Amino acid sequence: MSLRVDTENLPVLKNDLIIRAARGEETERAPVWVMRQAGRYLPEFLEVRKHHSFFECCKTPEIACELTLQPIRRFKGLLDAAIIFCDILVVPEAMGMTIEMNPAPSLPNPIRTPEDLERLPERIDVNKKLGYVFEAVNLTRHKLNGEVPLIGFCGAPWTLMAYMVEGGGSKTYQKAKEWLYRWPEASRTLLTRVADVCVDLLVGQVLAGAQVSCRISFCDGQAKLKKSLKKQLLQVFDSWASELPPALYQEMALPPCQYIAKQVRAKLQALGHPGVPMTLFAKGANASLDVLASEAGYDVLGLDSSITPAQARKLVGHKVALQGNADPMLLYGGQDAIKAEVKKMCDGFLAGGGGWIANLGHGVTPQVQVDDFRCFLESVHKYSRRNPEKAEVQVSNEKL
Ligand SMILES: Cc1c2[nH]c(c1CCC(=O)O)Cc1[nH]c(c(CCC(=O)O)c1C)Cc1[nH]c(c(CCC(=O)O)c1C)Cc1[nH]c(c(C)c1CCC(=O)O)C2
Repeated sequence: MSLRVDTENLPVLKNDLIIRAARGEETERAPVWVMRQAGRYLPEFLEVRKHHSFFECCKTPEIACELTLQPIRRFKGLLDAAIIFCDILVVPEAMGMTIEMNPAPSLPNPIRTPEDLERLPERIDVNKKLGYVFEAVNLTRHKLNGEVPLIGFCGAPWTLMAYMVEGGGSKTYQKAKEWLYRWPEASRTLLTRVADVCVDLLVGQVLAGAQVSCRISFCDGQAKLKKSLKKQLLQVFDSWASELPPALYQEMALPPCQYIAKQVRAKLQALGHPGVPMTLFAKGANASLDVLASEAGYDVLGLDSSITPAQARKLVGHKVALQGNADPMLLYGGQDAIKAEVKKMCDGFLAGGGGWIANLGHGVTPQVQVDDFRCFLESVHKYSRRNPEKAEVQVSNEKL
């Protein structure tokens, strides 16, 4: 099967701030993007959603591309990365599960017992099942015109397993945790099966956005890459990491994330690709941050708002870059509070040194006002300069 993917003549990247920060560089200003930046707080997103179902948006490359570009267009010059419009639940869907969005995700036929694992395929043809993601990534790379890098993503196996077993979101994660305690081996089987799809999904996204003179054949899975530049990032979302006690998180949820990082790097290397920076957002897994920094195999660790920049940097040292971590609810606090809190966040991360990517501690929520979101981005631009004296001189010169 051939995909609509054109990796020739991709535009040259004009803003590599986030790639440099992800590699641990102390950048002149913090790069900024926001989790769920393409979403329901944007009137133009809601307009598109009036006419198309959620999965129709994900599965139609032209629509997914348009939704990815909406925040980049509206906040021109303020966002330093785009994230491809998709959802973490496309993986269980590709594995044959039914997902309904009404409006929260619901899986009417959850995996209830280890016997149900038989319903899940051991392997899937990722080009066939998830080729629409690769087409959307490729189209978006062309349409972005090199303005900012594109982030590809997937959900982490534990978070996906929780949805697959619970049949949706949950307050207690009783069923998913029951699996981990009662059926650890079957849980590992499920986690690994999900992780294998995640690996192929991430690799496919990188290849679909690969640089100019790359020659990729999606038909036979063979890729001959002559040359490639590092222009993309990948993020693994483990939104429910904090639901597990640290020892259980490290025993069950972390290994599949390590496996994903290792496999993605190995597969890209085997194809002659130089690799891309990878971020692990293990939300709230603060008690494991030191372990994540030394053992997870990611370049960047995402933080939620339950830890200070200083505490996080102390735990991870300079082994990784950090991403985060303003409280998403700050965006409801008015612009004076937004400016003051962003300044504190910037001061905290800059004092700790190392690479830092500004973000919220979790996704932006639907009722946020667009102007308040803009204020958040502008405040990061203003307060995250490494050389404020110089910036002030420049401003005063401009005034003269
Ligand atoms: C847990 C999770 C999901 N999806 C995702 C996560 C991990 C991040 C997190 O914890 O927030 C990840 C996600 N979902 C979506 C993106 C797109 C890119 C982006 O802008 O970040 C990304 C990166 C679009 C979406 N995914 C969804 C929407 C809204 C659907 C709609 O338009 O009705 C969007 C824009 C639906 C979705 N999908 C999911 C939920 C819980 C919901 C419903 C509630 C909500 O919006 O948060 C599962």
